[in-house]
Amino acid sequence: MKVLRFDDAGYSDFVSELDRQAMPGTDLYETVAAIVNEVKQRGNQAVFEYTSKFDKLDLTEETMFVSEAELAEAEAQVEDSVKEAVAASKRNVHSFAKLSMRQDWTSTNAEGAQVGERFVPYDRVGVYVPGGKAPLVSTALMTAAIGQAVGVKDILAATPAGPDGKVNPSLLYALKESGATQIIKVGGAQAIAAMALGTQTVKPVEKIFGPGNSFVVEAKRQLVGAVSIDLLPGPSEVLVIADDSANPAFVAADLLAQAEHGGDSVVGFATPSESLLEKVKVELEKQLAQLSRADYIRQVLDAGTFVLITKDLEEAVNICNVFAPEHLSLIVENEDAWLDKVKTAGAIYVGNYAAVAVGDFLAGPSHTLPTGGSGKSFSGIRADQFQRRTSIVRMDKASVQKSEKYVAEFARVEGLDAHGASVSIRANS
Ligand SMILES: NC(=O)c1ccc[n+]([C@@H]2O[C@H](COP(=O)([O-])OP(=O)(O)OC[C@H]3O[C@@H](n4cnc5c(N)ncnc54)[C@H](O)[C@@H]3O)[C@@H](O)[C@H]2O)c1
Ligand SMILES: [Zn+2]
Repeated sequence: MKVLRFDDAGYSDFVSELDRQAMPGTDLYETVAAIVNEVKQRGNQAVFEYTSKFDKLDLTEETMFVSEAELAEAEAQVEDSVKEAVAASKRNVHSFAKLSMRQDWTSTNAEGAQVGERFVPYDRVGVYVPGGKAPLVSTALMTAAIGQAVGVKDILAATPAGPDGKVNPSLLYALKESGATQIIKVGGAQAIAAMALGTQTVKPVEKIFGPGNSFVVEAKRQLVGAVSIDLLPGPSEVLVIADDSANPAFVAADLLAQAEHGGDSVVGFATPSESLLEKVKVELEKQLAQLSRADYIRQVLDAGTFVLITKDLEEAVNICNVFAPEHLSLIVENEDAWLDKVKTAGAIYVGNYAAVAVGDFLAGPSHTLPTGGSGKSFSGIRADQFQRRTSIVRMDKASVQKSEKYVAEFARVEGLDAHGASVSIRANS
């Protein structure tokens, strides 16, 4: 664990490097561009070759789709307790999504024209559910179920299968419950390209949602234009900001939970309290000894974890605003005042009892959140991203007459006579 105090040499350099930009390195860019291009040129053939190379699975035009029989088998296998957990999560995700959907509105502008916005669900979207390291059952809910709540009819899900051609049954069950209408056993950049561009058997989608590893995220970035995307949700991150009001055992538990996401995830802890840090360290060792993936977690704690002893809380919050962590856990006295100062974090968990893991699985907001610094310009998945938006203008003769003189000015300075004429012909009719 890298620990730096505000007056250490190297502290300010380290802090300035936390100001990240979510842009790919050249190698990643080129690897993904080649995959996208191959899928564009050769469709399924390329998809199958990459699946064979990266996932050690040979697919055909038939077996690339999860069949009804496989879905039924999954449903039979999944324990009732898992089904109850999926239902509980779906209930919260749906009610959060309904509250956050955009509503149609109309108003009148200064010249008396009726103006408004209209929102309708997309017809066909794609969701990516990562499957490389862990079967992210909850990610089905945190992507597809939001589209389902909004009323998207066609939801194509992509997730990599194992070399035996099987997808985790709980994940299949959750995808079906979350409104997925078709599931392909394809992962990585090739899955994103297939959904965006279409293949001989995959009908293209209008928009792509969901997290993934660096190949998946970069493919989404490159395919903007063919489709729109939700955001750039890559390897998971947490920043904990805490003072002496924090329970050290809870802080340690959240740091360990985050480290469990694996080698590419980021774990950060910023506190002005050295005594809290000492207590958290003791707790980390104590709790780590109890965990099944202790070796794996220790690697992340050693290599991917940083601790900053800041001058004060103000500085910790400023660091958060520059770093834009995917998750912020804010455990401080006077929490509302500090909360007001946080501008950039994908999701904020306030207080000792707000465990990040409840947000991962159950709370209601999507756990699909911006990472790698992209939180400075993107938000997490929201219901309104599943809504296509358009504007409406309706006018009568009186409003066109009132608009005419201003339109004439714009038409004159832009040199667009026909524009001016199309309004005056109506105003003077
Ligand atoms: N930000 C969020 O909201 C959020 C939510 C859930 C998960 N995640 C992140 O998603 C990620 C999931 O990653 P994962 O790897 O487990 O699963 P994944 O499904 O994203 O990636 C697996 C795929 O990557 C491709 N791949 C593997 N090696 C490759 C290579 N060398 N070249 C090209 N393609 C290759 C393979 O086709 C494979 O199917 C994790 O980093 C996790 O933290 C983020
Ligand atoms: Zn997590």
